[in-house]
Amino acid sequence: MPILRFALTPGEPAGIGPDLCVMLAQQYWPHQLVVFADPQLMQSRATLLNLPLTLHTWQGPEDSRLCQAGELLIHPVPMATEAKPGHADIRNAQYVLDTLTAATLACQQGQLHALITAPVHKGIINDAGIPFTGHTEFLEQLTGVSKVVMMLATEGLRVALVTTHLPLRAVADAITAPLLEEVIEILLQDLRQKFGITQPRILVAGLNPHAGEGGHLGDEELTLISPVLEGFRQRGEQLEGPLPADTLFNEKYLAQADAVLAMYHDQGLPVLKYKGFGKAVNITLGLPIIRTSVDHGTAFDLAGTGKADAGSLITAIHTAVQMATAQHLSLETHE
Ligand SMILES: NC(=O)C1=CN([C@@H]2O[C@H](COP(=O)(O)OP(=O)(O)OC[C@H]3O[C@@H](n4cnc5c(N)ncnc54)[C@H](O)[C@@H]3O)[C@@H](O)[C@H]2O)C=CC1
Ligand SMILES: NCC(=O)COP(=O)(O)O
Repeated sequence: MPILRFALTPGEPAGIGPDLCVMLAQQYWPHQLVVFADPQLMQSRATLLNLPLTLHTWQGPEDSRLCQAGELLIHPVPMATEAKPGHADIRNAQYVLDTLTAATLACQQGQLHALITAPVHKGIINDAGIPFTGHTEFLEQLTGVSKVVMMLATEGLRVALVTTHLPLRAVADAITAPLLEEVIEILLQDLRQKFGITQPRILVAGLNPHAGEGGHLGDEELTLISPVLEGFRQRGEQLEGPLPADTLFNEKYLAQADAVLAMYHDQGLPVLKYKGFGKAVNITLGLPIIRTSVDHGTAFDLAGTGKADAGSLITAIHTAVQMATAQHLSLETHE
């Protein structure tokens, strides 16, 4: 197994992402972590947190150095203006996207094995005049794939989403049979290929309260979701649903399942975060690269204080290690 190399993006420079990267660097990692960021930002955040940090410029794929505790490899990306913890500046919005673009490109070119992202602030990027709904959608566009799927995971629970960052008013119209079919195909494929689950069992939530109550509280379950699920079942896939979302998150059902498919962001993620906040990972399925991320946002209230918890970023790294190792082993067996 070669040394694993990861691209790490600290996200919004006024948030806790840079703090978490400095904290990570305080321990020895048997992998390369290459942070795509402004060196001055990393250095000034380390000073603020009173933590040692020596940066080494990453020399590209030929560079096989591993860092000691207190060191980080860096691919320098310049910020437009100094970042003040807790106070995002629209002038740095393009910088955030530049770090993501450079890190993704390095992964696509095979220079690094996975992309690990710290949180961005979606609002400030939009305030800068750049339409942006999230890493997930940005990476879908950047890598040119037709569809990706957001899945968050913590011990004992995986939750994937049919729709991601949409106003609630737009959700019902966005859920169509072709979209649902595409999302389920990606979920099944990645559970098999990236997680080694040969026969995935998926619980699918309904859209409406009580999964529509037999058509009396909305008919999407009858007209759209059930026929799509039936099509997959006829192919031998194990999909259960549409189930009422308020009762499916129950050990009786979850013990029999590998993942839950929720129809929208706030149907599935509050449960996942209640169960595992700080120990959960966000994984983008359907991408041509491995991408993992944290379960939390920019936490402006904690930036620069040293109080942010690095648990989710560490989980994101461990998950990237597992996924990259599985990918390497699967490539080896197919050679
Ligand atoms: N992967 C990403 O890029 C994500 C970005 N966001 C973005 O973050 C911004 C702020 O979102 P909020 O809803 O305020 O959520 P948030 O996660 O930033 O903060 C919610 C609460 O959790 C606390 N918290 C968050 N991370 C923590 C950590 N590592 N350690 C200790 N406490 C922590 C915060 O202090 C706050 O009290 C939004 O723009 C949102 O879009 C949100 C989720 C994921
Ligand atoms: N709630 C999850 C989230 O907002 C993460 O989004 P993304 O930036 O990873 O697409």
